[in-house]
Amino acid sequence: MMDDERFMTDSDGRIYRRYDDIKTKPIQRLNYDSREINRFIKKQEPVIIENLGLVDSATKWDLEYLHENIGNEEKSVYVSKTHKFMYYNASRCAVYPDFIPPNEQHNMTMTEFIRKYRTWKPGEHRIYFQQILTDTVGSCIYNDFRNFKWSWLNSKKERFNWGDLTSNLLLIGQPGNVTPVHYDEQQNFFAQVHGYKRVLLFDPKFFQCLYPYPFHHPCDRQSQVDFENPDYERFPLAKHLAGYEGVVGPGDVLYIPMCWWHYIESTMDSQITTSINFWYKHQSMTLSDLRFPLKWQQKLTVSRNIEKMLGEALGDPSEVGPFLNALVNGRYT
Ligand SMILES: CC1(C)c2ccccc2-c2ccc(C[C@@H](CC(=O)O)C(=O)C(=O)O)cc21
Ligand SMILES: [Zn+2]
Repeated sequence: MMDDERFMTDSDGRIYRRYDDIKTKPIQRLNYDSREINRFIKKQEPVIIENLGLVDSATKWDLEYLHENIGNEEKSVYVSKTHKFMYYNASRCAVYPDFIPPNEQHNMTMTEFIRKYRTWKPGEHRIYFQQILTDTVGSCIYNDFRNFKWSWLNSKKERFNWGDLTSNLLLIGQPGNVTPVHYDEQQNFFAQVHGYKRVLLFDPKFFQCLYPYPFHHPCDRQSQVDFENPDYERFPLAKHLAGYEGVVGPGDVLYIPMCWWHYIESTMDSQITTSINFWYKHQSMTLSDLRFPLKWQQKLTVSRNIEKMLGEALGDPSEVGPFLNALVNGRYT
């Protein structure tokens, strides 16, 4: 690993992929009792909250405990031929017939996942367990879930007028797994339980530098820019990317503001990585709340509504691109 120049080792011994041409500043780290935390959440800026103990009751969720208690219904595990696990919406493949799914979703029992995890050899398909926690988990797990610090979460939801908690994902990954840069339209408290994850975050204003796939593409909300091999011919503005970076470890909670781009990698020095996220709908925005100029999160929502509406108005999503080009080329460019 050390002599492989694609990777770097930081001062804490964490090993992750090196992206020299992406300028980053450290994500602010604050102790859970700092009054500054609310300022970051109010401004919708990322912050790593330390020693909060949000999901301490999940510290015992090692593979043995989960095997005993999570129930042997089939769980969803993503399988990838590479180290990248890119979300894609399979129902949109019809619009892009030559789209090749970057990974597959398999259903397997915890027993099967653990066997695959334990017998995995480099070069084999990688696996990433992803299970919505509100599903039918065993009673011990549900009890641990109830012992999360819901009072802290609810106080933030109320204070910042967020919508409902939509879901918690339990994520169990292998060292080296990468979730390429994408955005979600929800507020996210991302709790790290076991192992370390390197995170890169970018403000929504970098929309033009990250070239998201079209709205109707299966990889909607994902960037087309491959950080490991950026194609500056196709994506010249990617050179101007500037963001935040950090490593989250056991007990850390990262606040990923709604619509912020994020790249998440399980460090190579980790054993297994376990994370639990808390996705909240954003606050209901009434017209009277609107302030101009719009924030980039709002412009993003406008852009998505335009692409969606055009797909419907033109009756065929594949006409959206040509139509927009006709509208803009030579007139706004
Ligand atoms: C990559 C994977 C397993 C996946 C495959 C197919 C569909 C959805 C997803 C999905 C959704 C969320 C995460 C957690 C996290 C990234 C990370 O921790 O790796 C993240 O992005 C967030 O919390 O917002 C990970 C995944
Ligand atoms: Zn995400």
